[in-house]
Amino acid sequence: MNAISVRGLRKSYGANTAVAGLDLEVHAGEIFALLGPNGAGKTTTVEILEGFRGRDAGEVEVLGEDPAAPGAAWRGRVGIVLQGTGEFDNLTVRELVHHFAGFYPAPDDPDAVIARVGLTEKARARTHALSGGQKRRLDVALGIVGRPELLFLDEPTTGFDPEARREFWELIRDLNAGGTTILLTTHYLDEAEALAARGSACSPAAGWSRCPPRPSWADGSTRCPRSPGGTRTAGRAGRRPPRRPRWSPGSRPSSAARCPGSPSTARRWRTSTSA
Ligand SMILES: Nc1ncnc2c1ncn2[C@@H]1O[C@H](COP(=O)(O)OP(=O)(O)OP(=O)(O)O)[C@@H](O)[C@H]1O
Repeated sequence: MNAISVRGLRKSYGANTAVAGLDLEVHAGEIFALLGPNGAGKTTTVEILEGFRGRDAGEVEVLGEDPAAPGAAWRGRVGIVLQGTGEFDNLTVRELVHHFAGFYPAPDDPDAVIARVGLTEKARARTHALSGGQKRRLDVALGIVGRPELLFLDEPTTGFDPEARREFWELIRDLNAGGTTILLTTHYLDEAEALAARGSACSPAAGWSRCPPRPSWADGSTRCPRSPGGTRTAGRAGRRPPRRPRWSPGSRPSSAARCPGSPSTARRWRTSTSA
């Protein structure tokens, strides 16, 4: 059974094609990685799947519904890990997680969630006083407190030191072992390999489409020969887009913003092994 099915997804910002005909299937219960350099179209794709961004063409199903027009219960089944808690900075970790739990019909125990992400010792700390890695853990706590079936993680470990990354990976594996389907985007090939059984790579600049297909992340041959360094292959093609709006269950997708950009993206590099 698929948690996500995408056929022929296309999205442009003016003359800039950000996603050009992406096909994607994410099986229920797996961790799936969308890998690509800056500007490859990962965030655009994820925001379309989350229902935050409109699409130009293509068929998209997330948990059996079109995220552009989901039913009332759909948002409570999807977890989204945002970057930062904005105006909630003066609340404590515990207050904030309890507050978010109130958005959902059947939330997890907020204190158990705080423990799960390793923030029990910081439960009474104001969120502005957390370190970068602790803030990211809090972001995850807010994303999972509603007990989502499907969790989106957009570049979850960017800026982490190596130890924080490994700890974060453990958290993701633990969530997945508990039954949560996870789609993550990343710049890092090692992160995709460490976490995901399957994935797709997108790159407008490195010519991923010319890379030979790979049977799995784990076969030791996943590096694109045309991609120096394997992971960071291109600079961002345009300006950093504005941060997406804060989400809460029941909120509506934002309209698409403008962008400069990259040519065709989201070349599919499907691996076949399944967890
Ligand atoms: N809101 C926006 N307004 C204008 N251009 C945008 C917007 N969002 C994305 N773009 C452009 O679309 C292309 C794909 O961007 P996107 O953010 O989806 O890529 P990405 O793979 O997530 O990149 P990164 O790894 O840097 O986050 C880029 O050329 C970018 O400049």
